[in-house]
Amino acid sequence: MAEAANGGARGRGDGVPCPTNPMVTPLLTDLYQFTMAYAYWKAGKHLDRAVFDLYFRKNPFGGEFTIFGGLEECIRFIANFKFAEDEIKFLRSVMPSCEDGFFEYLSSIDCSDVEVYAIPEGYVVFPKVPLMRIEGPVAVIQLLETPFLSLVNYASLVTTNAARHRLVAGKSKNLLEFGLRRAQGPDGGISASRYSYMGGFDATSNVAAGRLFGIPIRGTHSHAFVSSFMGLDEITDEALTSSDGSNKCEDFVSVVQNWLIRIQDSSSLRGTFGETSQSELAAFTSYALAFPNAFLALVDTYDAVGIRLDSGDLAYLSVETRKFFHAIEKEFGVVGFGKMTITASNDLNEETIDALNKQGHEVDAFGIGTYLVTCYAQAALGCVFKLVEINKQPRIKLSEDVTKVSIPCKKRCYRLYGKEGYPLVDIMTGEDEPGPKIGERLLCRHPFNESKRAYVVPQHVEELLKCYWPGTSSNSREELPSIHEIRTRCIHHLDRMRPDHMRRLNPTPYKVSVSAKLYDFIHFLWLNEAPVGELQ
Ligand SMILES: Nc1ncnc2c1ncn2[C@@H]1O[C@H](COP(=O)(O)OP(=O)(O)OP(=O)(O)O)[C@@H](O)[C@H]1O
Ligand SMILES: O=P(O)(O)OC[C@H]1O[C@H](OP(=O)(O)OP(=O)(O)O)[C@H](O)[C@@H]1O
Ligand SMILES: O=C(O)c1cccnc1
Ligand SMILES: [Mg+2]
Repeated sequence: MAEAANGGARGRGDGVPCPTNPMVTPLLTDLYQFTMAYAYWKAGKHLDRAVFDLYFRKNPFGGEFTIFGGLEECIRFIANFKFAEDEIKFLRSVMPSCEDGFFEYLSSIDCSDVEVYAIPEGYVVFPKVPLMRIEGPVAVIQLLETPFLSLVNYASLVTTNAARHRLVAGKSKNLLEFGLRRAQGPDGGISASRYSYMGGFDATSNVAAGRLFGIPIRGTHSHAFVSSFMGLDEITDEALTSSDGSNKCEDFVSVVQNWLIRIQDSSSLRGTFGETSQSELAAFTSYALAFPNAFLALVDTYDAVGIRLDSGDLAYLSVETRKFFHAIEKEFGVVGFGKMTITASNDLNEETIDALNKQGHEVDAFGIGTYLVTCYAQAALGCVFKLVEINKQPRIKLSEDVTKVSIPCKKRCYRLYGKEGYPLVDIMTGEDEPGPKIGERLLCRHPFNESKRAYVVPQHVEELLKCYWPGTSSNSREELPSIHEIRTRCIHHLDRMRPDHMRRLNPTPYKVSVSAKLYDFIHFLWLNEAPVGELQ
């Protein structure tokens, strides 16, 4: 589908479609990536073989976990990476002092000699562990930095936000993403719908996203429709026909009026419907005529009594509404009426859903917009892209702030599982170190804190970085799974985490470590690179 939206592949593609958003081109980067590429080229360094890690430093939303999103779009990007002629022309105008040979070089490059290893999309991931390891000619990899970060940062943030809303709402609730009108523009809206679904939402109101990604699309009922009616006499065609045509009611308006009288006279409902607004009743009647098999009413335009609640005390109103539904079922024998869906919306977020849970409520479905899609609680994930090796020489980026010191070397990463089946720790090792073995005791060290270390005897070992783009190597390429498979994977991985890592209040940090050998090497390199001060 994305191919249809964005036909005419640029690069080789290798069967991988173009990025979903046609704005994702090699020009979607920061100018300094081009100036750096030029400087590498001028220095004759552009073909130096570089390894970069893409990782984040801190989990978002005060939590202790993150979900990785955006990988498929990165692979689509590099699979089709190629400058078009008009793009080269434009770059010449932006960088007029650069030599022609550089633009000839740019015209010639693609990502066929780039290797990408990554953690599968939808996995639970942790700070400092590379989500992606990207290797190739340094000038090319440099050009990938900004687009990769742009494709991963928001995707992972909003997937995590969605997963957090799912955790607080519970598995049995329907979660509907309603954020398109509030998102950061069309691409923000489309991405939000896609990644909210990946993080565990059930559906979106966004029709374009539903079409592009095959996400279920849902909608309820709007205020304007309710406000547009004045009275039942506006309804001219009063016949209600079931969608398969098997049942027809010639005068549905009379049926509605008769029911209203019955309910108003009901002793168990104690006059609840004494002040029914005729205009609201007309809107709902008219809506039922349009959708006889999928009726859902927004009932709070004038007075909240029913089915989508978009204002007021959602806990209280949902409980009252449920009582009313049950009373109708009981008194009039309308089987199933008590179980009618109650949807709630209006500035919902983790906190309000948590508060509703504590108060007790009868909401079946939550429609969530602003707080979900804008990631209101935290604006960015802060993924970074750091050089860890060049021409087989490990590199480290030092900082006064130890959380900003990068972990050098081309690495392998593993997740070690304990006796109870929970992941215990992620460990990074040098590329050539033997991997952890089941049943063998292994020292896991905090990368920067000497006193923090633990022995682990893994019951299961999972290598995290898998080959998604083999470059010129003969390794096989991982398949890109469907969005539904990624969503299932995400839900499964969240279920497998130890609950104390996942709780909202003061969650326990998950341990991220390095092997003893890598620890020693990091600190050797650190001392080697850090200048020694001179005291006068
Ligand atoms: N029982 C509840 N406990 C905690 N928060 C709630 C509860 N019910 C509703 N909320 C939240 O309280 C806020 C109410 O916002 P606000 O006062 O602006 O809306 P309202 O007056 O109910 O509706 P509106 O102004 O849209 O007609 C919303 O964020 C909503 O999600
Ligand atoms: O509340 P959110 O989580 O952002 O979810 C999306 C909102 O969009 C609709 O509001 P609408 O555009 O009709 O405006 P209103 O709620 O301000 O009346 C809907 O009624 C939700 O309240
Ligand atoms: O279908 C709805 O009820 C809906 C969709 C988007 C935003 N607000 C509500
Ligand atoms: Mg609202």
